[in-house]
Amino acid sequence: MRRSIATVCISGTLEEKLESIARARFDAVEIFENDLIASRLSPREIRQRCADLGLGIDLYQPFRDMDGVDEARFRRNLDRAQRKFDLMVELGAPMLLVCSNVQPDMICDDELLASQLHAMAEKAAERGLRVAYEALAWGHHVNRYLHSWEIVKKADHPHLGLCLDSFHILSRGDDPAGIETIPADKLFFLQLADAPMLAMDVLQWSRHFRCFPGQGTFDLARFVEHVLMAGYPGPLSLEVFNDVFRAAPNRRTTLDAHESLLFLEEQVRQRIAARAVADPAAAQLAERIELFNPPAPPTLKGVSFIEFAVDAASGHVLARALEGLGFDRLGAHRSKDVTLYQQGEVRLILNQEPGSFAADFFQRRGPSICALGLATDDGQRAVNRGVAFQLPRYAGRVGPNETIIPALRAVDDSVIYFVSQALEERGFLESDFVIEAGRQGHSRAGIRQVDHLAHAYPLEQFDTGVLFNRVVLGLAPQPSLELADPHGLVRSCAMVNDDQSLRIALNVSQSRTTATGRTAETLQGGGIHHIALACDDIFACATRVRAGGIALLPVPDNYYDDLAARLDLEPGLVERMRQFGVLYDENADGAFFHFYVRSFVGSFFFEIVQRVGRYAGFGAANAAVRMTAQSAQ
Ligand SMILES: O=C(O)c1ccc(O)c(O)c1
Ligand SMILES: [Mg+2]
Repeated sequence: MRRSIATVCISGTLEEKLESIARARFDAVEIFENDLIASRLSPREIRQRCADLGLGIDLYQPFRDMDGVDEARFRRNLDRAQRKFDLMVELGAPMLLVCSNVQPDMICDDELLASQLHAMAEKAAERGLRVAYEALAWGHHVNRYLHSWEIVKKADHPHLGLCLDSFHILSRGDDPAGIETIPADKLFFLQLADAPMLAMDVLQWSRHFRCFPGQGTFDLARFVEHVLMAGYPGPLSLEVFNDVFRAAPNRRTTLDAHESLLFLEEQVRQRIAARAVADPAAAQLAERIELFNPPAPPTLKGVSFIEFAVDAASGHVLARALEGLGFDRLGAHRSKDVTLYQQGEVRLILNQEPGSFAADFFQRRGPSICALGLATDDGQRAVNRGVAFQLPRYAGRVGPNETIIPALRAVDDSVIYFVSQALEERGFLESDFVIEAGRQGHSRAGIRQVDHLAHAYPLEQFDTGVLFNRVVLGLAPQPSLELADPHGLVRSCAMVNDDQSLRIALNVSQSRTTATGRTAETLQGGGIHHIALACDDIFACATRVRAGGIALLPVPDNYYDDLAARLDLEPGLVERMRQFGVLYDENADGAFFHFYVRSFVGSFFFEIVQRVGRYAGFGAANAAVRMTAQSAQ
């Protein structure tokens, strides 16, 4: 499909925007009027610039408050429209977007609206241009797409059709299935935006919080399915108004935009294919239409290893702490200054090799997590999928006889290795490391596996992170939560795979002084800052960890008094929790026990958890108490 984007989506001057849009491989743009007015370039020069960049201009927008006005105003509007048509001819833009009138004093008469739009379309037709009418969700009289269709039908002019914008339709809760009742030759343009569910004024929601498909909660795949089934032949065009994107560097945003559109195409293709089984029209469409078809997402089977970038001093501190937590030092790398620790299925790698990727990572961020190994069915396919979405492949320096693991660069510049089952079975780590005799990674503190990870993002990278995890890792976002750090709010969105073997919480904060805000800043681009490890007996684990010389995060008595007041717990159990600083949560699915280790080095910390029953949360109810205790460390 032709892929287009409105210039309003991204930051910069019009010239900078066009440059980034072309680099991200879009086919075309919607020129937003304010971008043109503020540009040094004449409409002709803009046309030339787009042609040089290989970009089509599909739409010029918006034209406001045209319809439902008195005769005198209508004459002025028509005159204004003619000037814009002249401009569009210079610009080479074939279509003008007309938004439904938002003025409270407009005349709410469908016949009048239709006749005025007809007159406008007639003027457009004289220049070979077309007019697409869009129902804004906050339009005074016309604010639903079926109403805009009624008016366009009444106006009955071949140069007048509809612009459908997913935001205006889905924000009102309208069913997009009705789009299939509209004739294809009246569907002039399609604008796509996602958004998080927010209970707020729809205009503010639209102007500040739209995001790219896959970053919010709208069912855009279903929406586009209906539009394509209706026979819409035009481009898929993104139109996102977002405060963060307006301020962020436009290269990354534009790449995200393109990635989001490819991802949406993949989902739509699957929907049409599924529908084709019982619907011949869908089967025909599936034959005819070209939608992005990347390698399938990986089937993930949890964390294979976590790699830390350290220097000698921090490496020493971390190594002692890991031993205290019950990890075994399995051995050292054959040729590099890298050591491997294990407990249960958890493998941790400490990398202090000079001149390596990890050393570079350390220089910039201090002791931190520089790579994550994910266990998967087919690592090469996972990387090929990322590359198909234009994400950067990572090829590190590999020594003799070392295993090559397919890898991608993640949003924070760390590396994600995709470890195939086959590699895992061959003992890929054991072959790169000299395992010391008798070391088997005994579970000395009862730690079994990685339960979840949390990633701190700077504000302008959060949506990039959501998209990456969704597109590349196939993780599904859970509802966002707001957590109260003593220095500000932290928004947390957990993303999980189907069998919950990989859970990553994405954290972001407007405040620079929350732990999340500070971590995002220290790590210059964010990173994993929290590793939660699972055990089966929280008290046995806490006892052994404490005996190993590890300081546990103290939790105030008030917390336990409240816990005893709120929940029907055995007094003895509450006492034991108090003794170790174990926090507790429960719901209809089960219960959750967790304690935190005091930070010892770098920008990350460990948590130990025990899940009981089918509890699938993260103990968010305890986040404020925990973050307050951590801030006092
Ligand atoms: O917010 C607006 O005014 C506005 C303008 C043009 C659009 O296409 C739109 O969806 C919204
Ligand atoms: Mg729109």
